[in-house]
Amino acid sequence: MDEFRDTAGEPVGADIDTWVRSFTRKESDSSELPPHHPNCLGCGPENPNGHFLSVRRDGDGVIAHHHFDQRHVGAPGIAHGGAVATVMDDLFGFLLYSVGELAVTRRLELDYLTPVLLDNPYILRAAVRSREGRKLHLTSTMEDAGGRSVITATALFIVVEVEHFLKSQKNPRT
Ligand SMILES: CCCCCCCCCCCCCCCC(=O)SCCNC(=O)CCNC(=O)[C@H](O)C(C)(C)COP(=O)(O)OP(=O)(O)OC[C@H]1O[C@@H](n2cnc3c(N)ncnc32)[C@H](O)[C@@H]1OP(=O)(O)O
Repeated sequence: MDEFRDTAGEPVGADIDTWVRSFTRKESDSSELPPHHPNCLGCGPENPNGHFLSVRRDGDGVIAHHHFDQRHVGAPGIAHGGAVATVMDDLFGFLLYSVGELAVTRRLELDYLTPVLLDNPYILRAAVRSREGRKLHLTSTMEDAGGRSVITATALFIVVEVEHFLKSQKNPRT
């Protein structure tokens, strides 16, 4: 079995099959959902450059409490828009535990309603709006502690087979 490799071609400790199987673990409704990968930029606990996003189920959707720090600065005191997009994209990825299928981002759209401040607590929520075949239409919000909406986002995720990830390896198994 091929090992899952990062973009530098280095093995990251698990093969694709093991990685995919890890998603089938049943989690209780209130439990924290597992990261997509130990080194995931959004939620991986072993990525020192990542966001360490921690996400739970919330009804049919997901919820996260999050803050950005100095590693994510754009303008002074304000989170970089790309860092915010990373987190929203990753949040959407947690909906897949409920969908129960693998999928990847095809389109991601954000409205930056007000600046996202560093070291400020935010509440992020995401849900599946609708599904048409392989197309998952997803929606999310980020609110500040006062309940003011600072970000709204939508995404189109496309359901894929495990082969999508195998083909993307440096040394694909075909
Ligand atoms: C088991 C439980 C798992 C749980 C947990 C799993 C975790 C699993 C990893 C998660 C990780 C998360 C982390 C964050 C999420 C990333 O970061 S994902 C990484 C970033 N995304 C990518 O790398 C994707 C790159 N893109 C691709 O590989 C390919 O474009 C795709 C997305 C696979 C789609 O390719 P394709 O299969 O050839 O699809 P295509 O026929 O072009 O389009 C499909 C449909 O969408 C439509 N469409 C395409 N673009 C658009 C558009 N912009 N607007 C409207 N419709 C569109 C097409 O018209 C078509 O419609 P139908 O004809 O089916 O009606």
